[in-house]
Amino acid sequence: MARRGLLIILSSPSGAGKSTLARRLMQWDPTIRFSVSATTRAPRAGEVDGREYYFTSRPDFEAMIDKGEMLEHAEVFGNFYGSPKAPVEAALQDGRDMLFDIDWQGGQQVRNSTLGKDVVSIFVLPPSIAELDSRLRMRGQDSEDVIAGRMLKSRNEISHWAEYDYVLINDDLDATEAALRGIVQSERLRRERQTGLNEFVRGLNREFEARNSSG
Ligand SMILES: Nc1nc2c(ncn2[C@@H]2O[C@H](COP(=O)(O)OP(=O)(O)O)[C@@H](O)[C@H]2O)c(=O)[nH]1
Ligand SMILES: Nc1ncnc2c1ncn2[C@@H]1O[C@H](COP(=O)(O)OP(=O)(O)O)[C@@H](O)[C@H]1O
Repeated sequence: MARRGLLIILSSPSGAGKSTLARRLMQWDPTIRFSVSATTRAPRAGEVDGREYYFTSRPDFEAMIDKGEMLEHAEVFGNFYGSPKAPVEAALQDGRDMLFDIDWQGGQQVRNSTLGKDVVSIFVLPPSIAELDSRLRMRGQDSEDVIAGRMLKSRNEISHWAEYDYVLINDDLDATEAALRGIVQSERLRRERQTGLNEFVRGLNREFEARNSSG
């Protein structure tokens, strides 16, 4: 049924589990496209250019901003991150949903953009700060310095939770994933209700008329 695509924004302090949830959501529904951000940070082991991120130099990143190619961008942990605009516009036109793993600054910019009415935003909280710390360590991808920096920033990120449509406490991963799917399903139905049902109900009315004229 025809409907506009949704922009699904996931934010959380680093380590709360949003990349894991994003991956699971796209396994559940592979039609959801991931908004691959550009970043000036270095790739982690296992990250592939064009899959997790477009790894970009600072001058190239700045050139993209100057050309108006970014839907939003922000500096996080001393690096630039931004969401390229063109894939988002293409997805919306095709009626496809797009998933963003971006911070609160990006969330605010997308919500305040002309695409704001297409946004559903979800904030993921850790069950405790001790657990957040232990997940960052378990991931085993970052140095002690980087982990300490992320823990320091997490309080500020968390302070933006109330700006989001939904807030999930990611304690049990399966339960959080199920809640996330529920949000996406409900928001899709709401979208259909707004834009996709006129033609369907016209079809029902044509059926009524055909029955009346034959009866
Ligand atoms: N505003 C904005 N934030 C982004 C973008 N891409 C990633 N981020 C955020 O940048 C932060 C750091 O991401 P990353 O370096 O992958 O570390 P991780 O969150 O610990 O996996 C996270 O809060 C991401 O959500 C983007 O395109 N725009
Ligand atoms: N509900 C959960 N319970 C236990 N571990 C989790 C849970 N969610 C995520 N993790 C683990 O925590 C670490 C950080 O998760 P990740 O998705 O990389 O976080 P983020 O993208 O928010 O920085 C990963 O090792 C991941 O497997």
